[in-house]
Amino acid sequence: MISRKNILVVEDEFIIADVLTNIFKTAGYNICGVADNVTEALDMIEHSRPDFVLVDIFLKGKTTGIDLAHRLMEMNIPFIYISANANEKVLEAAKVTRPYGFVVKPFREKDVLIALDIAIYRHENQRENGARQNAMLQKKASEILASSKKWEHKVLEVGKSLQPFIPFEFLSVGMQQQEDEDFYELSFFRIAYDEYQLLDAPELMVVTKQKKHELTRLKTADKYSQLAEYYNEQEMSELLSGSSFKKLLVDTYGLKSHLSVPVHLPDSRICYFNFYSRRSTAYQDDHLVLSDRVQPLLANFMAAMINAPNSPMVQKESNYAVKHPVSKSDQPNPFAGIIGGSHLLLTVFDHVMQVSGADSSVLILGESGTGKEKIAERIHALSRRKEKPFVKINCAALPATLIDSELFGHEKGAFTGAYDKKIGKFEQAHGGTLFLDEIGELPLESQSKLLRVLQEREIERIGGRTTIKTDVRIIAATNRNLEKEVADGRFRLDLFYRINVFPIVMPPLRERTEDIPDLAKYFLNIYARKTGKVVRGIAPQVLDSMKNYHWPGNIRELENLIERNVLLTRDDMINSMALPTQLEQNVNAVVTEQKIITMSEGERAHIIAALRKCNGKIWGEGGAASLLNLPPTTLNSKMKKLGIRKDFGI
Ligand SMILES: Nc1ncnc2c1ncn2[C@@H]1O[C@H](COP(=O)(O)OP(=O)(O)OP(=O)(O)O)[C@@H](O)[C@H]1O
Repeated sequence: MISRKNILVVEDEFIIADVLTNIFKTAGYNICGVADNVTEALDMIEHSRPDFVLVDIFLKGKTTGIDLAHRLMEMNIPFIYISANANEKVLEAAKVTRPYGFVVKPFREKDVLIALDIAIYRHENQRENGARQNAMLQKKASEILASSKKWEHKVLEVGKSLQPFIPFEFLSVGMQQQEDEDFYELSFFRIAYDEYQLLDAPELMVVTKQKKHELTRLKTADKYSQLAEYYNEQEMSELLSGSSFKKLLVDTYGLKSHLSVPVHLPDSRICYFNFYSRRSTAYQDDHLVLSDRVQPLLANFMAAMINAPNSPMVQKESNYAVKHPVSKSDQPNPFAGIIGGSHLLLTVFDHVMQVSGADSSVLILGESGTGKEKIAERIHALSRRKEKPFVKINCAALPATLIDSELFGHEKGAFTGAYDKKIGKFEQAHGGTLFLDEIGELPLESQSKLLRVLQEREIERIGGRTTIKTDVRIIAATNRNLEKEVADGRFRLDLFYRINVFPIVMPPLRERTEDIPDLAKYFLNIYARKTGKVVRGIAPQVLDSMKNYHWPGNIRELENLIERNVLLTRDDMINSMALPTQLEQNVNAVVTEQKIITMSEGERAHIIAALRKCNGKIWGEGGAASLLNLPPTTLNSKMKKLGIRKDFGI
């Protein structure tokens, strides 16, 4: 039920504030105040705590709606921005405040009401998700306690159940160290999606080349807090300024951020779950909220574990000397066929696990060939929609005139050439997932239509008179910087907010070179099998040169290169590999697909690349015509001939 929610409107343009107030009142909401500046808004919030705030970005006075949003975040009051198109800097600042939506002025009554409706749904859903998450973790913890797993594996299992919500590559669990106590700490180092190396005291001594008394001394030097805390970048170097056990771990394992979660046991002792990541900004305020929420659950779990008869934690002299170097799950790997164990890829897997069960839209960002489509397919395969269709549309591959009919379908005779009725991708994907690849290339007119369909969950075929209900989950992907596209007016801000519910960033291959040997071997086996050749491997020096290469075409380029070299090699090993030179790299950057394309396709790709580089400018200095060494009129007529619109190409 959406009515009777208290709404605060923060808007300095009197007429707009008045229009908004009327829209909400008519729709059954209660307006608890209208403020035209931040101070007044904060005053109103204190007196009549609103359920929701609509906030304009530029307001009267020095402080902006974004400043107010930061306060609203602290108070956990949901809000949406209502503003004219903002520039990139403003947008970036607005994004940090994680709004529940963004309405662009000028707006229709329907736009505002739907945005508010979605925002309320998302907020409530988030709360419900929190409760569901807790119930699920509680159930998991009880199952782990009741299982026959070894003591330290149980601790790992509980840590792993937190992984989708608190990312980590290294977890260490222990009590606050007293000087007279024997050193005890149990750590887990993640080495693959579901594989962890277990490190007990003796193993830590080997890895860190420290004696036990030295580890004890270092651990006593650690800073302990009563509340959960996180340390990213700057705070991290402050935390690690002296010598300590944490510093030793961070240096040994190349860790860059840290979340410390104290678990207050019923007997008033404190045990610590210390999470570490190799990303420098892995932890945020959300993780503190989550840590608080799971703290009672972890406390009960650890109390039971510490009191278990085989617990190594209660004994003065650790008898925990059995080697359990690797704990590998016996569950089928949900990411089989997606090769790589770099922490950047494992983070992607965690995000996929987190979002696949929900029905929210996902935006996959990343350069061409990084595996965006593969990840989209996996999200679908792991979702409750897996038995229903996964339908893909590449928004860049179709001329603007055909996109709408491709997406929404058309009736017979709807336009010249519509000889038959056509069912669009939305209808085809009913009940399943629609993958909108290269969404950044969608023309503005189609963006408005798409937004409406996403909001209203119904489509109208071109030339049709009836609306058709659709139940489709959207996964979109792009290799463009959508925020820049928004700031430059090429992508609708409201559509950006609608699809950017859960972004997943695919790392480029050059940032995860440790995955190259596994990927190379994987493709080598595939193509050796396909061609019937015996090729056993790739020489180490070739792998080294591959690690130093820039990979503009990412995994697709690597796959193509291995395929070619399997065909070319006369030995049973690949002993040399010609990697593209810088010049060839530039060409590959334009045409990343290594298939042979026609001359006009090549010309088209080249012109689009030039337009992108020049931000759509054709004439004059810094324009695409001068870059291509063509008279602007010639470029213009070529663009017309090849059907390239100025805004399509950039
Ligand atoms: N981790 C991986 N393991 C194995 N194969 C992979 C992996 N990632 C990508 N690939 C393969 O690389 C190729 C490119 O992947 P994909 O098409 O998913 O990339 P993309 O980012 O969607 O590219 P584009 O933006 O050009 O559409 C595909 O053949 C895919 O199967």
